[in-house]
Amino acid sequence: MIAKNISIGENGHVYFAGQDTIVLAQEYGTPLYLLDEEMIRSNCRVYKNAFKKHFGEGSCPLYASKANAFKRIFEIMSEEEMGIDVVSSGEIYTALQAGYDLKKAYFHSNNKTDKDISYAMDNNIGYFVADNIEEIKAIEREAEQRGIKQKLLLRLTPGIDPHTYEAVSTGKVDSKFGSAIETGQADEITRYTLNQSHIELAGFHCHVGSQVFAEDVFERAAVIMLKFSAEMKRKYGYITQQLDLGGGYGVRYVDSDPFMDVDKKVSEVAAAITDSCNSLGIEMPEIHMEPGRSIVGAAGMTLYTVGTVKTIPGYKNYVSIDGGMPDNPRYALYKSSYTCLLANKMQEDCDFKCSIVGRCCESGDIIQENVMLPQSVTRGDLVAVCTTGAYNYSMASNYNRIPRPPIVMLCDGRSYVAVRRESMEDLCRNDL
Ligand SMILES: Cc1ncc(COP(=O)(O)O)c(C=O)c1O
Ligand SMILES: N[C@@H](CCCC[NH3+])C(=O)O
Repeated sequence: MIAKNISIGENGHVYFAGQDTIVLAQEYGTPLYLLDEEMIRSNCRVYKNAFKKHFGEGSCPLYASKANAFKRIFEIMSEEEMGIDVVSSGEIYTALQAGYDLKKAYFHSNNKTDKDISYAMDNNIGYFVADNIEEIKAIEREAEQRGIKQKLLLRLTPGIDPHTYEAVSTGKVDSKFGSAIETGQADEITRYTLNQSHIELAGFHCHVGSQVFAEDVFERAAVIMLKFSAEMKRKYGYITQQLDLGGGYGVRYVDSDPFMDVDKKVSEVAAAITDSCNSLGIEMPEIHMEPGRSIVGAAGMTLYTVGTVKTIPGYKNYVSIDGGMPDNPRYALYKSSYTCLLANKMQEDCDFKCSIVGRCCESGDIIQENVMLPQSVTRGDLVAVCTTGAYNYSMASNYNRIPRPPIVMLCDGRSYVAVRRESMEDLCRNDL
């Protein structure tokens, strides 16, 4: 199976996190997001232990909330003592609702509004990650008014191609994110920041992309960032305290995707960092990374009920489900691959090639094409889409006025609702 928390029972049903998906679908209805809490916690621990072992005390992983943000997940991150990366006042608000202490929160975004900046400071955010000079000026202004010194990292683009899909490739010079080392703008904003009285420059950040498997991408990014740090030490006497290498490690959506060994990857990055610091003659800063997908991706599965099954002779077969692009827009946006299973008929051969499509008024409302399901697929069957823990719920919409599914957490053989299913009333709650 694609992930270790998926198995097939003797009854021919898909089991997720040890629980029968047919029973879960009956209990909670479909569409349904499932999240394996134990896997989320265990992924956090793998990162935490690897950071401690390879980077030393002080260095820590920050969960990239954008991958999946709701109250319960921030409680889990708090319990697991993870830092977090947030990108909006909404994510900050949700973290606060969960009682998350924002000291270990890093506030990203390439365009923080004055309101965002003030809201984050009202709530004592630990760090801003400033994208550009305008933002630094806005943060300085707000910090001066409050008479505080705000800790901040600068987001730089190291000019690296991470060999992933274009939409999530963010570390190149031509990017809406960050300030480029190559153009001299990174140097310029560092000098500028060091001259501000209400900002403490804590270090530098970069993020090269997402769903990254390519060898040595993080090592190359780290070396470029450390060379830049050494240059800033030489020019301005500035000693980098923190280096944040962003998120991006990939997960397995299909059998052809490789397995990731996080401990091994982190140890390789640590070795490159140690070598580079030694040859540059600088101290190793605290190292942070911001994993999102690799914490929650494989911990998720979405269940749907099959509706119409349509065969167009000489063309294609379509299997329509009761969800679609509103709960998972990733195929529509990026042509993302997924493993789809007919969860109640796993003992049957899969010889029916079809497209699994949603119920929106939109041809592009597709979950996956060229899927092989059993020939007997029919109304009422259950489709399980694997590896939906990241960038599904967090990217969901109400397109066509379709309510969002609930999130049900699976833990120790029991299940509980963490986010309830949206109701029809919810759909109109802001309508006057
Ligand atoms: C700045 C930043 N940090 C972290 C992440 C999380 O990335 P991933 O979910 O691929 O680990 C992203 C998204 O790509 C990002 O833009
Ligand atoms: N939304 C993207 C990932 C974005 C990463 C954030 N920079 C995806 O679903 O793959």
